[in-house]
Amino acid sequence: MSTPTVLDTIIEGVKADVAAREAVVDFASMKAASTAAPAPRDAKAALLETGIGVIAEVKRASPSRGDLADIGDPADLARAYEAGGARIISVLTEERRFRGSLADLDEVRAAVDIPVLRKDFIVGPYQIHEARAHGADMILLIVAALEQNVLAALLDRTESLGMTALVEVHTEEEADRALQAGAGVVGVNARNLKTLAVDTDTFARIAPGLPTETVRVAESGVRGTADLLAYAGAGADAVLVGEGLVTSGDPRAAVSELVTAGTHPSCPKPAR
Ligand SMILES: O=P(O)(O)OC[C@@H](O)[C@@H](O)c1c[nH]c2ccccc12
Repeated sequence: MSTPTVLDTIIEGVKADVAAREAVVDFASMKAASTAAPAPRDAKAALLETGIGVIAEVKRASPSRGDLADIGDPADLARAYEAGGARIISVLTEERRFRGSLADLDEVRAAVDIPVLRKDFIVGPYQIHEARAHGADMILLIVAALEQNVLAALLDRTESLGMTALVEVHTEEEADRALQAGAGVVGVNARNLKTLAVDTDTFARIAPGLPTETVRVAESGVRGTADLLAYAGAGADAVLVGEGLVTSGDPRAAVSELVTAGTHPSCPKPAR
């Protein structure tokens, strides 16, 4: 067998963690909790509002960078992001490598009015019900981590619960798979999850091949307005930013600076 990639290792841990949680709250109970939760917000519509949307991420650590920020109060950070003009808040819930948790998701959900994205390595339906039960409006589905039939089934389940899936791709081939599965919102990650290498040209390579109606999110590598404008010029509807915000010292101002650039009349925006 070939050496496991970073993605393989993360997924192995996630599967063990999901099994442990499911032993406490079984599938049927989690499903019931997901349908009883307050109605989801429309994350896709939020991304299509004026200008380039900023998805601001609550991110403590990552496999590539280790510890990034001591986020004592995720609710405070989320409120700062919202006040700065973020369109959506992304909350990492993976525990082993990103030091996130479902408790972070709960705190953020309670603190803001805008849509919330549960950012994790989703491997099966349990986590989708769990995301909804914890108030998520959007979830991440990583094409590289899922067989095609599983991807399509998870996307359907997400939408049947009224949530939006951000379907993450890293290559043209994965983008085709995302579209085939029915993705309406595609995220192009500049970071390859198998090698952790960042290549910010990835978005410009893949985005032009997506249908006009597909909402395009550029993920990773945004450190300032120049990066946002470059992604906007390549056709992004929104950018997803983690490290650049959590390490900024003033997250509200950092988001606000990006939002100001992304909503300026001179900023390119896909026509549709
Ligand atoms: O911190 P950055 O470079 O701004 O990147 C944010 C986001 O794109 C990144 O956290 C991310 C994108 N896709 C993921 C999948 C899993 C975990 C994390 C991610």
